[in-house]
Amino acid sequence: MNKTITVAQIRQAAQEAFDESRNLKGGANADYIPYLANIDSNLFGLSITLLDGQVINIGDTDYKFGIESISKVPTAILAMQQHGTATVLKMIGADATGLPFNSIFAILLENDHPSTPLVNAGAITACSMITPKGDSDAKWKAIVDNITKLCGSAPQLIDELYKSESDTNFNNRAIAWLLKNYNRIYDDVPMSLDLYTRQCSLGVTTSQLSVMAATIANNGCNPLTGDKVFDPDITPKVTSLIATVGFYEHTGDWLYTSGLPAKSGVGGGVLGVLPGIMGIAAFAPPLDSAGNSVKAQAAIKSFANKLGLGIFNGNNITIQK
Ligand SMILES: NC(=O)CC[C@H](N)C(=O)O
Repeated sequence: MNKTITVAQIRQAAQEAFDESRNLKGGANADYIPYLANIDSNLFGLSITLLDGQVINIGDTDYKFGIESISKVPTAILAMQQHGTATVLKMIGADATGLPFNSIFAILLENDHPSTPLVNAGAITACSMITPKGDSDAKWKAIVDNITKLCGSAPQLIDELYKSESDTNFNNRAIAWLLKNYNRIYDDVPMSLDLYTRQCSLGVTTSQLSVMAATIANNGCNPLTGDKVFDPDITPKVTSLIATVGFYEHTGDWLYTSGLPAKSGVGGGVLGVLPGIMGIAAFAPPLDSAGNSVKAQAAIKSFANKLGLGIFNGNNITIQK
């Protein structure tokens, strides 16, 4: 069905979705990373970036929070850009695990396979694949430059978060060495894990993440800067990864109710992609049992449902200025 929506309708739906969700109770800040436990639980922001470069910001959209697992998306894109989408499928995989993001069991069940770049195991492998191999500083620069180009502005390392995660990431150390045992880490193990931990500790705003999402929705061309950040064939691949496993063991429920491919992080962020239409991001620290922000999910879902957005309904959306 052809459907035309106006920018005014988008603004109104976003404001209503934000207002409906702001007083939701439930969930709790992540506390297995001490820094995250102390973030103000009431922070809440919602941002939408349209493919003509318009950004709609509501609430705490300038607050820099830990990107956490949402960083898995840009680094998967970088690995695909550097090595090609077929190589990433071969060297990491694209399967949903149906298990928590940090599951060791998932690695064993997949029979030595890290499954997908969007769970911890696959993301550590993706960091190991980034070139130039063996050069931690140059790899880090490639990771940050890529995020900067996707967002149109730079993320900022939160030193305290990086230290907090590095001091407590025992489970991820086990994952990294288990993968090494299966020949699935393609560079130095502690270096690959450190790059993963550091990228999770980057601070970003919802406004920046919505631009990143819009760049993905726009086949790799940043709608704000006009920069061609990655090749167009990567958009359907990375969006399929996001749709398959973006909310871990709650991904099916999420996709069924929202219709929108989205990726969460335990910092409280969610990034959603509607290919050809828009990027969306929300942030609120309290998480559900799978580590997904309660309010960010509610706001994005409500926004999408109000406007009939979603990748499964057959709607052909045109946005009118
Ligand atoms: N789901 C997440 O956001 C997890 C990221 C976190 N850095 C971890 O490795 O546990």
